[in-house]
Amino acid sequence: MRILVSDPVSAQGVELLQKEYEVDVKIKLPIEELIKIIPQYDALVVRSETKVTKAVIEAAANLKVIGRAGVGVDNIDVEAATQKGIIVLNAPEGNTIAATEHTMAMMLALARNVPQAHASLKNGQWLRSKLMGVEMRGKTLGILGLGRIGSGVAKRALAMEMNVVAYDPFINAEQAAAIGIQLLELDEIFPLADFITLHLPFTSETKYLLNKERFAKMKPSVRIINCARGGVIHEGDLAEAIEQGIVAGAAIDVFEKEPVNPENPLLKLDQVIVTPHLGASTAEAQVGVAVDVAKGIIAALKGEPIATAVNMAPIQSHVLEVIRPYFNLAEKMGCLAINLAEGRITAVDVEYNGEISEVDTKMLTTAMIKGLLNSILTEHINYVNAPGVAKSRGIKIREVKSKETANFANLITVRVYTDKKTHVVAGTLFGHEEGRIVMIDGYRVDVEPQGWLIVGLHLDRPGMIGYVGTILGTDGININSMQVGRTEVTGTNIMVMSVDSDVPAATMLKIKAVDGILGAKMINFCVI
Ligand SMILES: NC(=O)C1=CN([C@@H]2O[C@H](COP(=O)(O)OP(=O)(O)OC[C@H]3O[C@@H](n4cnc5c(N)ncnc54)[C@H](O)[C@@H]3O)[C@@H](O)[C@H]2O)C=CC1
Ligand SMILES: O=C(O)CCC(=O)C(=O)O
Repeated sequence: MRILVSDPVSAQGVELLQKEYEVDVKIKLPIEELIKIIPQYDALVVRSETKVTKAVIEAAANLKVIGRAGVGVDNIDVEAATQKGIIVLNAPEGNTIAATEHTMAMMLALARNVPQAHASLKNGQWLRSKLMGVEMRGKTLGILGLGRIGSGVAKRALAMEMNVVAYDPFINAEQAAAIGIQLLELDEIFPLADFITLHLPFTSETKYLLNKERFAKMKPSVRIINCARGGVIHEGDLAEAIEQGIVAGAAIDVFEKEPVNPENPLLKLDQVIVTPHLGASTAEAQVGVAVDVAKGIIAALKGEPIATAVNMAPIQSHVLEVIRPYFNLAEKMGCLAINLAEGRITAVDVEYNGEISEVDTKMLTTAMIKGLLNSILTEHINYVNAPGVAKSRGIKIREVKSKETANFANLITVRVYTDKKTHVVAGTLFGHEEGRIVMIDGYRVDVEPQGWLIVGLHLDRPGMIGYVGTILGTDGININSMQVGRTEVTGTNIMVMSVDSDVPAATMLKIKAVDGILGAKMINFCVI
């Protein structure tokens, strides 16, 4: 597999990727060049400079995952990626402290005119009275967006004895109270705040959230800090509000167009201090996001679950800890169940019994669907597109949960309903990691879901196992485990054999032709 890194990311992340895959680092690629070479790659790693547009995604014939070394994914067409089944993941935590501290640095620098003082003194001017500042203590800070960075800023502002209020429609009052601040409506913040800092994503909802109309509602002494995304503030309206004395000053790290146009009106105002999108630019943050994104890319390419995918249901870390050991098992159970099934599949039930039923198991169900569909479709099915593909094929997926369990601490049971029959496969973990299939169509087995498996139904009479064993032996296929038992149909037995290699179709035909064999299936667990 090949990975393209198209923005500067820390060497530690690149080295992690190089241990597993071939990696090309190509920075500042013109978009036409990116479109030309992207079909060669399975994964793409970016920061904010590379614009992963629809055209790039359409050209990306082999791309499976796009990793953003940072938080904001507004430079990636996530919708186009999702439609193509490409996982988009980010590294949301590695730069939180860096962006939080940069916000504090910008707020203090703005309050005390640090950049203006620095520049004038270096220019030979000693401007003490002109550069009078304001204190933070006792002032009201309005935080728009109380996520990772917003809440970090809140804690630091409280330590500086500021009054802190916040607007975030997706956070509840208890979460805000836990930090020690009050949630208000947006319009309630404007007349109160001496400082307003933005920490929300750029979306169609937040575009130009601060504009002419909103500046007019603010205290005339208000100072604004933006270390989130440029387009959240209307830059022209802000410049005008500052010129008119409606806003006292602003500290801006991010711009609607980056690199910023030197003609941007904000650059012409003394009351505006600026940095070139440096929020995440600390040595620690760059290592953090590069390592996190590399781990995410490796997991995605190996088909493992990813906690930081933005176009899949998010998994909380405590949930991931519980369900992680079951992913491989669930996927293999999907593969086995679909291979047993005959007829048109109408629905699939996944039942969780035991303690596992108490956590969110949606991603495990998705893993099962992924295993099921990858066994029958030529298109690549992953965690992003599996639920959509199942839906588009009219397969109804249902989760059933019960804390009750009979023989195992935790049990997953997959039922595949077809227009002919229902097939049931159950699995559990032995120890903490070892996935086992423990039931196939009502028959108790103990099968490691790996390699190749033959499942056959036969009449309950002497010699059947011998015939099959002889055919396999003659064709050079080694049996490494075998179980035989009665099914619920009187006179009918089931045999389950693990074999060391793929079984050619010709060998399977010979087995099926044996008098007394009622049916046989070969399951290749290696294909998923
Ligand atoms: N300047 C820089 O270098 C950096 C910038 N960022 C940017 O900072 C911003 C915040 O990042 P995090 O705190 O990590 O994200 P986060 O996802 O933890 O927090 C965002 C918060 O915004 C809230 N939100 C979403 N839509 C909203 C709306 N319409 N109105 C009000 N609140 C809304 C969410 O509920 C969430 O609590 C992002 O835009 C990110 O891209 C992040 C890191 C570095
Ligand atoms: O990659 C960077 O330097 C920018 C970080 C950023 O803006 C983000 O993580 O959202």
